[in-house]
Amino acid sequence: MPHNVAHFLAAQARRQPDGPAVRAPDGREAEGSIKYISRSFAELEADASAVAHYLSELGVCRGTRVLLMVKPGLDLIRIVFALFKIGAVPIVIDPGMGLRRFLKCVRHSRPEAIVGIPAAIWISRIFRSSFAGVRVKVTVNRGFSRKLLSDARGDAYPVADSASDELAAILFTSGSTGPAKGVLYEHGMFMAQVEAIRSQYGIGPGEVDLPMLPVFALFNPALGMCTIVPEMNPSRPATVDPEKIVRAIQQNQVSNSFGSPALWTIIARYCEAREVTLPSVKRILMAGAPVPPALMERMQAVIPNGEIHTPYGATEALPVSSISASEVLKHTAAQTRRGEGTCVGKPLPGVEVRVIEASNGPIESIEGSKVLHAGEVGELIVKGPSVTRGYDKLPEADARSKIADGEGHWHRMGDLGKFDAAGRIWFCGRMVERVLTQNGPLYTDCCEAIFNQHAKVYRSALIDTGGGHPAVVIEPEPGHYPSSEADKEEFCSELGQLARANAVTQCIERFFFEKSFPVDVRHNAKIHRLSLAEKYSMEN
Ligand SMILES: Nc1ncnc2c1ncn2[C@@H]1O[C@H](COP(=O)(O)OP(=O)(O)OP(=O)(O)O)[C@@H](O)[C@H]1O
Repeated sequence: MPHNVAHFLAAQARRQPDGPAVRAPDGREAEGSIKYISRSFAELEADASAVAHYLSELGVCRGTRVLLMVKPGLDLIRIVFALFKIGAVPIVIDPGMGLRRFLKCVRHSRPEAIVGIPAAIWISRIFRSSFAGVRVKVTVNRGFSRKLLSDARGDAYPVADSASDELAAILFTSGSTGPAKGVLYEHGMFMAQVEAIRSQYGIGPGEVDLPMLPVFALFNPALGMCTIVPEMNPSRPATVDPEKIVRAIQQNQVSNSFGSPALWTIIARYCEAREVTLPSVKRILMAGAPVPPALMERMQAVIPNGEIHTPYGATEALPVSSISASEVLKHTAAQTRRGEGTCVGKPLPGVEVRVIEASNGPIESIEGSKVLHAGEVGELIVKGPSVTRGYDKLPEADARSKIADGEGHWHRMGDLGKFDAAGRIWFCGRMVERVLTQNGPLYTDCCEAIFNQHAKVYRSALIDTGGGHPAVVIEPEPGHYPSSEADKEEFCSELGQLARANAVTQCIERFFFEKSFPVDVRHNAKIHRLSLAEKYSMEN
């Protein structure tokens, strides 16, 4: 099969033409259930062809850079597959990052076309200079699909015979530890990704997925899974209404769902309070930030017939490894609670992972790195068929994050971690967020796990308040923010006891409280520790 994931959709349309491919919410039925617009695989394939004909007539062709500013849903899926069929290059940027940062990404990636909702087209008119070079603008509104479907001539649009190393898409990172960067995806990398996900999780036709990270869902049609579009704001996932998600899961007999630990915490709280279980769910994927074992335990009780998995990876390399909740709770959770980091499982087949001595500067070739032994904490680097080769026009970032190895290359994850004797990877925190104290480095994920065990702590953040002096900021569970100085003192003294009782946190003596942490725009789960550090370094 040629290297283009659009072929998978065509194959599913032949295999299960009438099987449901997408269900997108469209208001409510009189009795309160969610009303859906549905498309079968054959219809979706026909839609993708119709969109491809339309876009190519407007001048979008193989290699055209197309900025996508469309909300998750039926239109987005149709358009993405149409672009893949053509061999055009979709550019995807998180909408939640704020206009200024968004426009910077647009200027840098120089799209030649925009396909967007009316507000997006409007932005492109007002901020014209950021969109210089755009020669095709397509407004995606209600009329878009109506027009398309009435004009559809019914002939299939042939899928481009893309080469494995041909540019397929530019996906921006969420920019948690610096400016967001456009990651160059080649067709062969997407093919490898789809195959890795299919074989790792045994995903097959007939499954029903509710994806709470839109980009993750784009390949569902390729996997033969039906996509239920969730009712949530993609630029602020953590504002999700759990009632709507639970209702969608129950109504559609959802079998698979992906979301960040922050989202699953909201859903776990809701289900526990109402004693709701979700028996249709076979598999939950949680990623984007470390998953605390306690959350796995809580969610396991909610899905009596399912298993939870934590894939580990990044925009630049996905998936790297994976572990199930059963394995975590049986074999690794106790060590996590002792401050040894979060286990993210063994590398997936075909993915190589090494732990090397951490260094801040570029590493030109693999011979210049020192491989560490099991148990030693260092930088995690990865190599494999879905590991991207570079960023879009950012040679310095390429030099900082890639290591040449003969014909191939390694990607530096920017994360610290170690291997255990069984060959499992342990995540210890992000490299730029570690705190270099007089007595050695402190790792965020290792230290925070100690404080997260306090019943009133939702999450915590290890920060450097200046000169390697550590402190921990606490986001209390809802309703437990200390309301008086006395409360604060008592809370601090309990935290101090926890710190002293554990070797890894003994030197931590200062604590601060925040009602809600600054977090990343994509998952609302990665804590922005550097901005917390900036805030509290003033108070030194
Ligand atoms: N299962 C997991 N457990 C722990 N951490 C995870 C897991 N999955 C992802 N992560 C974290 O998310 C990171 C990848 O995030 P992403 O690709 O969204 O880019 P980013 O880090 O937000 O962007 P930037 O590199 O600009 O800071 C990983 O390097 C890791 O730190």
